[in-house]
Formats: sequence, C-alpha cells, structure tokens
Amino acid sequence: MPTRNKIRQLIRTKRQSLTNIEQQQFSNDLLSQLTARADVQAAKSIAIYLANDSELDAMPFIQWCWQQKKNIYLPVIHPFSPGHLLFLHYEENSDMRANTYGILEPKLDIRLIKKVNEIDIIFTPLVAFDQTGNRLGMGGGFYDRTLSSWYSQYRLENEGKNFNERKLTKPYPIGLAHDIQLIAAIPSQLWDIPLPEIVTPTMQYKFNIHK
Ligand SMILES: Nc1nc2c(c(=O)[nH]1)N(C=O)[C@@H](CNc1ccc(C(=O)N[C@@H](CCC(=O)O)C(=O)O)cc1)CN2
Ligand SMILES: Nc1ncnc2c1ncn2[C@@H]1O[C@H](COP(=O)(O)OP(=O)(O)OP(=O)(O)O)[C@@H](O)[C@H]1O
Repeated sequence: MPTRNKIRQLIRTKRQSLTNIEQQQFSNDLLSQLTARADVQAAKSIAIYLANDSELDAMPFIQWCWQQKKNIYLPVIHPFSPGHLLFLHYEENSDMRANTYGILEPKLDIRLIKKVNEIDIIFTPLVAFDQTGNRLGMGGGFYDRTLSSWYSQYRLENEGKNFNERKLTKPYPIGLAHDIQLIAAIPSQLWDIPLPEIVTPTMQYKFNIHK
C-alpha cells in the first residue's frame, strides 16, 4: 500500500491538473448539492475553507450562505498552540492575512472567535478519502484535533444505531472533495478522525463510522 505521503503527492498532482472550467463547474455542482440539504438549510453557523492547492472551491456556496444570513467561519492557525485551529467569523469585508502556508485567513481578533461546539456544520478540506470515510489531509493533523472530542461523543451516543437513527451533536463534520480524490484505501492512523459524510460534485457519501 502506498504511504500517506505518496498518496498526498499523487492526489495533489491529480487535483492540480483539473482545468479552470472543470473547477468552476464542480463549484457550481457543489452549490446545488449543498443548498438542497435540509441540514444546510437549517444551519445558522457554518465553518468552511478558502480553496487552496486546487481544492474543491466552495466560494459560490459561501456567497449563498451570506445571502441567507448564515454565519460563516474559517480556520485560522492557532498563534501559540501548535497543530490547533481557531474558527473566526468571515464576512465579505473581513480583514484577511496569509498564514504560513499562504492560505488567506481572517486577521486574528478574539471577538471573532467561535467555539467549535457552537458551529452547526464544519465542512472540512481533505486530500484523499476512501469508501469507509477515512480522511487524509494536508498533514498538519489540524482537523483531527478539531474533531477528536466530537468523535468520542458521536461513537458513545450512536454505537449500534443505524445511520438514520443517529443522534447528532455539534459540530457535524462533512468532507468536501473532488471525485478524483477517492482512493481504494487510506492507511489510517490511530489519531485519524473519519467523516460521517463526504460531498463531491456528483455524490453524497454516507459512512457508518459510529458502529
Ligand atoms: N484551504 C485549506 N485551509 C486550511 C487547511 C486545508 O487543508 N485547506 N488546513 C487543514 O489542515 C489547515 C492548514 N493546513 C495545511 C497544512 C499543510 C499545508 C502545506 O501546503 N504544506 C506544504 C509544506 C509545508 C510547509 O510549507 O512548511 C506541502 O505539503 O507542500 C497547507 C495547509 C487550515 N486551513
Ligand atoms: N488528536 C491529536 N492529538 C495529538 N496529535 C495529533 C492528533 N491528531 C493528529 N495528531 C498529529 O498530527 C500529525 C499530522 O496528522 P495527519 O498526517 O493525520 O494530518 P492530516 O489529517 O493529514 O491533516 P489535516 O487534518 O491538518 O488536514 C501527526 O503526526 C499526528 O501525530
């Protein structure tokens, strides 16, 4: 089985070869998929990301959320807690700065920080995923740390239940990815947090990660 770094390399290269036209089409397909979901329609606070490295671009969806008066939050690399994220309110006129990876994030202002367990849905970026909900990210462990207590609670409350009988606790995580980011199997590590759902431009995958 290829190593995690090999998979990252391979999928990132594949993703970078998508054309601008394809990227635009996929963003619009994503918009249609997400806006049709009842949980998205009901959500008041949504965390998402600004596309980097040819990730699936959610900007059309972010704009729809703003029109619907939803609150949008973006990940900000914690200034002194290594590997941790903060989530800050994001508006059209937010002051932005580039983080160490060159990704734009809202300028740190403690008044704009939203507690993770007060966010309804966290849409996570990812590099690769498999048919069981395993997620491989850019390699910082940021989302694994963000979601670790959510996952403990999710398993505790939903052990043995069917997907449609689950009791959901905030923040509900949903991965966003291009279809080409699906691979046969991700060699998962103990700390990896799998995702209960992943949305691509053509599919909405649901996974039993609580059994
Ligand atoms: N759009 C987006 N925002 C995000 C993430 C993400 O995956 N996508 N993150 C999700 O966790 C966090 C940032 N994590 C990242 C981790 C590594 C690299 C990266 O480009 N690494 C380089 C080498 C590292 C370096 O420059 O020191 C590389 O692998 O090429 C980027 C983002 C927070 N914000
Ligand atoms: N809950 C955690 N507690 C402590 N360390 C963690 C935790 N989760 C991940 N890590 C550490 O973070 C590092 C990177 O993890 P990993 O390669 O799984 O990141 P990733 O899921 O690809 O990235 P990201 O979540 O940022 O997109 C690993 O060395 C791992 O030990």
